[in-house]
Amino acid sequence: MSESAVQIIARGPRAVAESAAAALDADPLLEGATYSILEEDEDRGVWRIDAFPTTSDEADGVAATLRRHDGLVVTVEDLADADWLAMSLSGLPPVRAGRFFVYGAHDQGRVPVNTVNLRIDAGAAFGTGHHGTTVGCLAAFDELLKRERFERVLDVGAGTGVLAIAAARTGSPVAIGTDIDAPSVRIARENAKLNQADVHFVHASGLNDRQVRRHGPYDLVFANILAPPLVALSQDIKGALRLGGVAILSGLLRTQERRVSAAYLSRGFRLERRIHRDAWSCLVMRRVG
Ligand SMILES: C[S@@+](CC[C@H](N)C(=O)[O-])C[C@H]1O[C@@H](n2cnc3c(N)ncnc32)[C@H](O)[C@@H]1O
Repeated sequence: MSESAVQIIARGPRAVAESAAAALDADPLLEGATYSILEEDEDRGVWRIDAFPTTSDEADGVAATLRRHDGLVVTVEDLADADWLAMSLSGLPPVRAGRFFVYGAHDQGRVPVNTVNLRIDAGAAFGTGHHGTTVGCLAAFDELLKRERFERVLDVGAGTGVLAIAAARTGSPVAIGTDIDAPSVRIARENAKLNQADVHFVHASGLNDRQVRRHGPYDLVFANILAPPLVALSQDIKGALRLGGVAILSGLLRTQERRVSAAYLSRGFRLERRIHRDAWSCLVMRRVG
């Protein structure tokens, strides 16, 4: 199986793009294939799938699946750069989630004027804004901001720092982020500087840090970190939130929704909203007890 350095792009109406994405999900041979699906042009109703196959077999399988969907225009482009991750991600379009517009260096100078623009470049940390889990968090946050203000925000598993930076840029005077991965913390700090956001990032596992405790209780906690740690951290997240505070939980698959929500419901949270993006689910839970 040879390595692949191509990006496959498919454009078409929403229903066709979603059905093609479902077909990619359903094919066991394409289990490991990475792709994103997003609305590229709201006015014209154009949706776009970007796939980044890692082998030529995977590339053939993805292209064939997409081409089986009438109404999608499929193109395959060569990626020539050695830094495949940065190169492929740099080809991604900017992401719009509510008021937030997440873009890379290549789109500098082409940002809208009426959005909160967050510059996040592709790199070694997770969270360029393209993943369904991140988009879900930003969309949920945007909705909440229409009715509430969040003075103190904690982002557990900050990655690039995009969520904590979004909080600081929308008026949260205290924004703290943690990550278990030291390089991610370094990248998140650089991103905060780049976005002129006053965020404090610490290298920590979960919420286990003196500075995290000192800045609480929080009005909002983001945690985009997969289902098992979300369940394991449910008591700590409750302890960090004030009564009435909100947890935006992401990183769980739709199939894991019940397990994660049950852990929080049993600890005195109420489920306020669910956002589904691709196979992912984002839960908005409020601490009421
Ligand atoms: C899915 S990424 C989310 C990144 C970013 N918050 C976003 O929404 O795009 C998860 C991040 O959580 C970090 N992580 C995983 N388990 C963690 C834990 N127990 N404590 C702190 N960070 C953790 C990973 O290193 C990774 O950077």
